[in-house]
Amino acid sequence: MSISPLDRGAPAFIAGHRGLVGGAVLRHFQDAGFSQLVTRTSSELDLRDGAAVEEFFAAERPATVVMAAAKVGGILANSTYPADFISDNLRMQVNVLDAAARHGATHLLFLGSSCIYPKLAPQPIREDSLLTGPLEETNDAYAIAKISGVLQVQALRRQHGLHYISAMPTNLYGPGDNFHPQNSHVLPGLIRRFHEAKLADAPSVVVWGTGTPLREFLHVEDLARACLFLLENYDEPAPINVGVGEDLSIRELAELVADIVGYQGRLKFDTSKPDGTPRKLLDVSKLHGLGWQAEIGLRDGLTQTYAWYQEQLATGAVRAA
Ligand SMILES: NC(=O)C1=CN([C@@H]2O[C@H](COP(=O)(O)OP(=O)(O)OC[C@H]3O[C@@H](n4cnc5c(N)ncnc54)[C@H](OP(=O)(O)O)[C@@H]3O)[C@@H](O)[C@H]2O)C=CC1
Ligand SMILES: C[C@H]1O[C@H](OP(=O)(O)OP(=O)(O)OC[C@H]2O[C@@H](n3cnc4c(=O)[nH]c(N)nc43)[C@H](O)[C@@H]2O)[C@@H](O)[C@@H](O)C1=O
Repeated sequence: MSISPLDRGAPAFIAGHRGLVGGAVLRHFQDAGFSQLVTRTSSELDLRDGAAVEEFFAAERPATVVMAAAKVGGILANSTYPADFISDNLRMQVNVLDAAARHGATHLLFLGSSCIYPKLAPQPIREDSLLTGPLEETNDAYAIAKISGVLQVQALRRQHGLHYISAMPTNLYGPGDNFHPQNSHVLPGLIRRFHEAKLADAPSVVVWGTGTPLREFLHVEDLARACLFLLENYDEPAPINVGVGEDLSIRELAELVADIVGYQGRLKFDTSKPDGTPRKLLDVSKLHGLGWQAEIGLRDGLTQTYAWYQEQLATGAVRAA
């Protein structure tokens, strides 16, 4: 299926453009020739504020919207602040999706996450596993907000005939990530910890959990390509998975990061920290069937991300929120 190409001369709103995903989407849309990209930081426009969002959409009238603004964090942030994760995300989504529909946005991409699927979904996880079983407890509040977003997209399509779609990326990494020691996802967390251990000549590095959970990782530049590809080639109510189709254990991941960083000490597993879901490998056959594949391998992507992290350290610009 191929829907019409987006109008690259019309306004396109990239919500969350300073984040990992939004930043990569913004760069990719710029490279793809979009001439009216609209952005706002959260301090310029708090997307939880319905009246402000309404006013913004009435004035800017974006034709295309990429919803990459969200309250996001790793396993510990999700389990420590569930009230913020459900409330902030529900409010941002409802405001943006409703205003987009009211003010004539013809295309919208809502970004969810692989954590919307049941904790023990059959692997690799197909899109039709949604709502077939209980969620992983460490991120159930966030997942419920994201599931609501998927349902809102479907409802807007059904009621108003809009070309709005939802994509479910696997775990992401790359330039622009959040390197907070507690709140980040595993990859920025480990890059930072191994780098600091190398500098300090520390004998061991702590890795959370047992090291046995399996995770899949997609470079954010691949995701940004997929976002534009899907807006132009996918027009169905069901969410579509975006991943690479292979995973590795957290122990293997930690060994890979240690190798790339050049750290030679031992790994120590802190089993007081949660493992989270045992495995969440996405079934990407639907996406591959449309003709899209990831291009950046994990070792290459991590080597590039580590180089970027060191550049950020040198300029004092590391993001750690
Ligand atoms: N990172 C990952 O591994 C994965 C991410 N995703 C999804 O991708 C999307 C983007 O995630 P990611 O880029 O990692 O997240 P980031 O935390 O890197 O970026 C999120 C962005 O959202 C903006 N934002 C947060 N709160 C508000 C608010 N109240 N009003 C306006 N803007 C706000 C922030 O803007 P500002 O900087 O201006 O404050 C920030 O730039 C999310 O929907 C997430 O679920 C899906 C799977 C995995
Ligand atoms: C993208 C996704 O991200 C989250 O789910 P998650 O996949 O569990 O993500 P995570 O990256 O935080 O952890 C992956 C695994 O890695 C282990 N781990 C080891 N050492 C560190 C470490 O230093 N930091 C972190 N964060 N994890 C570590 C950790 O114990 C776990 O077993 C949800 O927020 C969810 O909502 C979501 O959408």
